[in-house]
Amino acid sequence: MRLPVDPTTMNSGSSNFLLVPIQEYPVLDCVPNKNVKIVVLGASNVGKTALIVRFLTKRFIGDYEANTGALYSRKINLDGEQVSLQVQDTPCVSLQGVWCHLEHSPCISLQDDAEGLYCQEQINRSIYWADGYVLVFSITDHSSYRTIQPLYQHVRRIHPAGNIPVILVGNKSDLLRARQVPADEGETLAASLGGAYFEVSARENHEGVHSAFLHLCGEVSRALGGGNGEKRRGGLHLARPKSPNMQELKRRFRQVLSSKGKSSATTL
Ligand SMILES: Nc1nc2c(ncn2[C@@H]2O[C@H](COP(=O)(O)OP(=O)(O)OP(=O)(O)O)[C@@H](O)[C@H]2O)c(=O)[nH]1
Repeated sequence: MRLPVDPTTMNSGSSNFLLVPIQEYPVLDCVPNKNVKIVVLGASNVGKTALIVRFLTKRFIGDYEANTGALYSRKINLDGEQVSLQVQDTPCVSLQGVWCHLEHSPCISLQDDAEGLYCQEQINRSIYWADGYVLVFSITDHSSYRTIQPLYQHVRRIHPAGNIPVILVGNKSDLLRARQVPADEGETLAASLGGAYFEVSARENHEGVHSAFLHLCGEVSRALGGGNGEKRRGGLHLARPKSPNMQELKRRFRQVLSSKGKSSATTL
């Protein structure tokens, strides 16, 4: 959930950031009825942004500035056909989020302050909007693996009917010595979600990342049966998720803090 930064806007203390231009094309230039929308979800620091950047630019830059949950648009060739692809990075799912009642009643519960609620809303909107889901964990972080099942259940609650095109990605496969999640656990979980498992390294390998995303695009395209997402959902129309307005987010955050301050002052 972080983005590469334009170095021309950086001060000298941040020179480790590189510019990775990800070309967009005008929304009106979409291929009619061939619009694939996917969202990348997962815990903090698992490499969601790195995977998207790797897929779209073939590059790994290693460091990303704090992000906004950007939406990337591209045209891709899928089985010989031009398809408009939109990839949504998700903001904030990694906050000091609590994944409540993991085994018994899976649900996502982020912080209940303004920032947490705002992020949860962003994530829910992205899940509604998308046709396909990339669920990412890091093979070096078992807790990120444990977030996948409740995350999937959350997607299921939002889309209770029908087949959900999904892939499970175990990232950071270059860090074998730090592995905490065996490959067969990934395979088993993916099978239980009804999707394919890809173990990849955004850092070391473009091909693995590329095949994972393309596989999902193919699944989405088949699930949509040549039409677009609105058809699958029987006309449900949801607006494209907006990137968080950071000014508004900060304003709401300050508001919550100041109201907390006031209430504790009055109880003294
Ligand atoms: N070794 C290794 N490091 C990776 C890989 N992918 C990402 N990273 C590193 O992991 C860190 C997190 O990557 P991000 O892409 O920012 O992860 P994210 O899931 O978007 O993170 P949040 O913004 O915290 O949600 C960065 O330091 C990346 O350089 C990988 O395949 N291998």
